[in-house]
Amino acid sequence: TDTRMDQLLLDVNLATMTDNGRPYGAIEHAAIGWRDGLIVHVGPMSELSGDPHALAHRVDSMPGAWITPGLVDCHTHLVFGGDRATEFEQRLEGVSYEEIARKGGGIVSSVRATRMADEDELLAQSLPRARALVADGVTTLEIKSGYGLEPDAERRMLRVARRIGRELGITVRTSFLGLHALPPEYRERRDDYVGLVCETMLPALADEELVDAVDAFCETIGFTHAETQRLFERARDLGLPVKLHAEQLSDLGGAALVASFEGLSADHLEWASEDGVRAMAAAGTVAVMLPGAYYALRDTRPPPIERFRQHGVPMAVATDLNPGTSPLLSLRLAMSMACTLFRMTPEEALRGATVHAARALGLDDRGQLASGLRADLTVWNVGHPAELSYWIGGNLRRDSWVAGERLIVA
Ligand SMILES: O=C(O)CC[C@@H]1NC(=O)NC1=O
Ligand SMILES: [Fe+3]
Repeated sequence: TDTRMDQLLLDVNLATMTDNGRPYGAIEHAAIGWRDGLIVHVGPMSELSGDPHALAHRVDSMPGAWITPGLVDCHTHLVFGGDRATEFEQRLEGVSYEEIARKGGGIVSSVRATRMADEDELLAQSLPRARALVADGVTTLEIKSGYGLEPDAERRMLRVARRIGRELGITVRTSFLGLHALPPEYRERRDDYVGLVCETMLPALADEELVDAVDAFCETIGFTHAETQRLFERARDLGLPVKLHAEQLSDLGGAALVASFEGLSADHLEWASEDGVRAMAAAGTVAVMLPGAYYALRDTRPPPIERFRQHGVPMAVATDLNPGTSPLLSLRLAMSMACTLFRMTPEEALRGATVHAARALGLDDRGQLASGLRADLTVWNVGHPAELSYWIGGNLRRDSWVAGERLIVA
């Protein structure tokens, strides 16, 4: 039987992001090969035995290229109608984000634009945003609902998310975010809306296999601890994992709440308490850092990075790509902000956009370059992995592979 690899790359530098005792899990002057979409060989060139052409159908040498696991953007709201550029102007004229939300702007104005768009229009408006992330090294991304806020529009959003994955040949994981904002028609009936989300929308969309995880916006201008708990209990009944926008603007105990459900992640966390961090550590809940929102809101209170380190809470980094607080079209720019604004190290930022981001999506088959894992990898024109956080903007990506197939990035 033919046991040859499908592809072997020679003379490359690997940031494996495994714990091999070296920064970035680096192996320089290395070889990496895969078969049937899974990595089967990772190691120094010196360990390669025999003629490479006898080992693999296709052999390429890329002297000096650095290769990382394909980047994972574990928190985006990139499906939506319209945009909020005018609010950007208002905020620059001194109106606060919370004030805009209370005046029916913010998330709700994106809701109106999303409800008016049909599925093909939503796809056409959202694809360029997903392409921008892929052009900067992403091979797996998460997309939330939450701008429909009624059954058909939420369904349309999640169907568009699935279509983006198929259209671009990348992995898309969906999160149902029905508890993102109170829609105008339920302004006086919030309990009825929470009931609609928990008893009608979630079960129906889960039944249509459109939901990989359940999220909520637990915040003063979002939903309460009790409303979030009710949703999470429904998600648990349906066997769906949970994650949470927690402690972005205040401490409502969201981190401890999502940890109590062994949640995949707590996201934002600028106001996370030590108790919340301790609960996350005990539950293995990932802390997702979203510096794009912190930057766009001109926030001044960074998340407690040192506490996450002390308690061994894994930190991920994501774009939070959304039209209001983080219109950020590059995961590498989020990594740069995570270093410069939150003081994460470049290695922590890269780990946060690979293996820890994969864990925040409940995916353990990717995020590192190791035998048996998916052959999802990005090839970069850099001389050191720290450059991925160092350069502010720019086009550093040279090549992408998804499950062993070279990605054509339009
Ligand atoms: O303003 C928007 O459209 C989304 C804001 C975004 N959503 C959320 O739950 N937190 C945020 O910062
Ligand atoms: Fe978000």
